[in-house]
Amino acid sequence: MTTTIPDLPAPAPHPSDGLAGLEAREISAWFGEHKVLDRVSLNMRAGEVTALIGPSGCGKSTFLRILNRMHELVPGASLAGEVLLAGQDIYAPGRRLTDARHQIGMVFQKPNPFPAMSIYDNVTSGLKLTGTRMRRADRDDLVEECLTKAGLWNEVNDRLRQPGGALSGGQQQRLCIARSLAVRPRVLLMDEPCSALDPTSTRRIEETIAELVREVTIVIVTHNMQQAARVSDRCAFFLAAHRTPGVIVEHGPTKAMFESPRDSRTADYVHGRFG
Ligand SMILES: Nc1ncnc2c1ncn2[C@@H]1O[C@H](COP(=O)(O)OP(=O)(O)OP(=O)(O)O)[C@@H](O)[C@H]1O
Repeated sequence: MTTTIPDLPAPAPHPSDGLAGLEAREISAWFGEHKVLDRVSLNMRAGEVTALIGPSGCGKSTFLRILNRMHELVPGASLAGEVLLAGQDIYAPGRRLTDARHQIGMVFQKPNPFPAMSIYDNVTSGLKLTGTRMRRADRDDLVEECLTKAGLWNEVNDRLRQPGGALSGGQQQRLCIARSLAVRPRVLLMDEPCSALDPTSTRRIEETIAELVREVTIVIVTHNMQQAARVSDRCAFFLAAHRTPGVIVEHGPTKAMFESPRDSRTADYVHGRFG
């Protein structure tokens, strides 16, 4: 018997087709002889916000920098383990550091736009580094798209030629987000992106994160537990006991981490009893 299969229309592209998750496997890290992370594994799911929380010095920023190969630039620093982006190890032999950087962007604690460069040129500055050539009209579209996604377009569209350094701190941070987005990363790492900002600017960044995560996987380090609760889908709680390297004590859905943590140290930390 023959079965006739009707011609079906091609499936519409799924909005999350471009999303990629990050998986850290058994990451250990050292600064010289000083071991600061011990076999840390964490799955940061595609299309979610993962928050890294924990007291100062437990290795959150080091872990974040390992996720886009910034740690290896520190003299004397070393690491072991794997970081898989969409299943491919960014540290595999032959993988270029610049590939990881293009696909995994970073926003830092202190907004760091090029202060004398125009808002427009700040956004497109990453394109030169990636060797991307674009027609003027396409570049204009990209600038508008990235500033819109970063929640800044309405505030700056009449002054794109003014210097990035003339913006407020919160606007500068959103400009940095727009600059990261211009090279179309699949993951955006954020290292305490709001710690230098006032509450209103912080809210704007949090709204931006909620919008962006539909198309970019986000990993954020934050000391602000309310912020972790507001913005993240999942949390990982890092801890370094006295003179020992940092480990992940517990990770899971944010709601569970805050409302019913399994480990008493997580409960104490998220409820502000230490750290
Ligand atoms: N460049 C460096 N050289 C030497 N040691 C470093 C360096 N950067 C960090 N460390 C050490 O590594 C450990 C982890 O630091 P890291 O900044 O990753 O922690 P953290 O959890 O992000 O802290 P914080 O919340 O204060 O930013 C600390 O003991 C720190 O002193």
